[in-house]
Amino acid sequence: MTTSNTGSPDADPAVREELARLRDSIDNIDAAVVHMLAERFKCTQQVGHLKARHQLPPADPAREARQIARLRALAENAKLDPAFAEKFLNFIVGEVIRHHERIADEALNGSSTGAG
Ligand SMILES: C=C(O[C@@H]1C=C(C(=O)O)C=C[C@H]1O)C(=O)O
Repeated sequence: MTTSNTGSPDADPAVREELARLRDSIDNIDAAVVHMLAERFKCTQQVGHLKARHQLPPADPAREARQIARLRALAENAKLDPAFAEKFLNFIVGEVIRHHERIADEALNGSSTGAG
């Protein structure tokens, strides 16, 4: 049990109010992140189908290097840790590449039914 849980019922009401206000903003930001990611994945799915149709490789390391450099600079300006921004982008891009590999595989071998 921690003594620093300001969400506990016995916390100062002003503190609880400030925590609730900040958490409302956090919830709004998290919702925006989810919506933005959903839109990004809609675009990358289309890129995956375009690449599969034209036999282009799922990953494009040169493009990724440019994105990392750009995002690191944006992060620095925004006072966000650039290493975190890079890790976050790499996490998303890794997932996108897995999608592209699956799309390419399905284009070559047909969709899997999960059987066998
Ligand atoms: C979306 C693409 O495919 C991959 C995924 C990327 C991304 O999620 O931004 C960037 C480069 C590629 O490795 C692309 O080539 O643009």
